[in-house]
Amino acid sequence: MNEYVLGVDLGTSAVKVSAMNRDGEIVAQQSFDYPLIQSHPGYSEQNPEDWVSGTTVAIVRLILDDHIKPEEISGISFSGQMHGLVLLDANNQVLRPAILWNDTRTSKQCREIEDKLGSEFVDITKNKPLEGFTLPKMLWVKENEPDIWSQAKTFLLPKDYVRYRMTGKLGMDYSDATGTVLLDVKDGKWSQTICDAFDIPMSMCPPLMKSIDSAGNVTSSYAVFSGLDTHTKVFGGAADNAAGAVGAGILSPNMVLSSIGTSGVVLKYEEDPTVDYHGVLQFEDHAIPDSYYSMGVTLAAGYSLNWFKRTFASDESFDDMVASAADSGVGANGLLYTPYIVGERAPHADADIRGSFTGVDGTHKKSDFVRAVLEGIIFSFKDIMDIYDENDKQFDTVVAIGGGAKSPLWLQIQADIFNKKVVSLTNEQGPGMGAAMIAAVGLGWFKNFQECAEKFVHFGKTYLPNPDNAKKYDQLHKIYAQVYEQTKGISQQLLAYRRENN
Ligand SMILES: Nc1ncnc2c1ncn2[C@@H]1O[C@H](COP(=O)(O)OP(=O)(O)O)[C@@H](O)[C@H]1O
Ligand SMILES: O=C(CO)[C@@H](O)[C@H](O)COP(=O)(O)O
Repeated sequence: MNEYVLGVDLGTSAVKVSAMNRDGEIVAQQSFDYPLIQSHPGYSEQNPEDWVSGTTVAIVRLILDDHIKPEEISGISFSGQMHGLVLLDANNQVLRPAILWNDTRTSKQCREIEDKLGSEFVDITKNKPLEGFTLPKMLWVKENEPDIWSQAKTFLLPKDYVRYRMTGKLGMDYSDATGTVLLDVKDGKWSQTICDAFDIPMSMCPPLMKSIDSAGNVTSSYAVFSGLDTHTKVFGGAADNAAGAVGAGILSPNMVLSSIGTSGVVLKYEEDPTVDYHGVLQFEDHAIPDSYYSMGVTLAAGYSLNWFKRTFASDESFDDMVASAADSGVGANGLLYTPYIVGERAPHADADIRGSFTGVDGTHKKSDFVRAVLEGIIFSFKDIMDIYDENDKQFDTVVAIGGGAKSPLWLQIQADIFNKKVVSLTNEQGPGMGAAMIAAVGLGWFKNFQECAEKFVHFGKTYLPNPDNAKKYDQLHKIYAQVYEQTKGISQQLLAYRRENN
């Protein structure tokens, strides 16, 4: 009999479910898209029911179209978009749409957190209060939707809600719990100090578990809904970036992850839990027990490209549009793009900054704009790499994952801008692979993630930097790095105008 694990990657643009066998081969994959709800500038929400139905449709298709037998699915685990607030009432019914990681409405609440707890907050959570995190979202609901808040009995993160619907059990794993900024990272417990300071009942915080812990089996009602069997074990899972790091084989400090999903992430495995990036980078519990990682997040990486395609190239395929950047050249003929189109998180934590094209010339073609978008996103990753350099963190390999890693041209641009070796995976779905690996380790197929990675993680092509291009990009990055400060004031004035006139 075959035996499979399912890795559910609950992304922002879609859910992707991969079925893997014990040899680490992807035997089938299905995905299902869902929309973002952006009703005001800075707002970003999704309907949790869309996650559940999308995941279920993908599983049904694996069973019906790909002929994966339910009795052969031994385990399921998750990689989830981080930080999104799902509020449940006393009957575990969803109270309002989930407020997502890229929603920046909570600047006021972030200042309140800073004013009240100051550096104690960073000491406890290892992070600064930023708009994307879960606690500021809870405070926003408390202040702006008191009727909803008064009914709220539990909060969850996106993948935890899907897991709850599969198993009937509430819970959250440590890697995602760090991103709520309600966790005392050193003690591995929900922080009484933070809950007390903001009058959040500790009872709202779900039970904590490790990524590889079993959360229970598929319930009989979810088995009827999805076609799964009730013998299938469901494991905690991890934050998408923790799962992506596992799926990309980032299990030691000499490798760095570069992920282009809707967001963009540069991530480093951290051996030392006392490392301090002063909150400029995020610091999180890993999916690997008793391990940590740091990361810097570009809010609109793949989202920038999606926006450009939707707005200016809706009749082209992603592949064709991205490939057209080859008709331009290094530096897009002097056109620069900054990807701050929904605000930014790292290295500039600024919800009000907005994106720009600088240097637009009458001779520029669409291909120059596409190239500028691709390069601008990677320049923002380079800003984060530079923080690692400044902190004397050595690494020699960058592993690229996410939808953006489908493009060989973009992978080469990464190698040239980072001036480092960039390695792709044979399948760009690092987070889904990581989710499947969590289930495989949870089931005891492997002793640990290292052993599992030897079977599951397969590196694809290597992209080496071209020295001439790297030199030009170094020069261009220095120009790019000035745009933030020089457009900050203008962005604030324009945002004020939009808020007054919307
Ligand atoms: N052919 C392609 N070449 C380069 N980038 C692509 C391609 N197709 C999609 N993308 C980018 O990949 C992103 C989606 O990546 P994915 O990892 O699936 O995101 P998420 O996990 O946030 O749902 C899109 O936002 C898009 O910009
Ligand atoms: O906010 C963060 C990390 O802190 C994002 O990385 C989200 O976790 C969403 O990821 P994608 O949908 O882009 O994979």
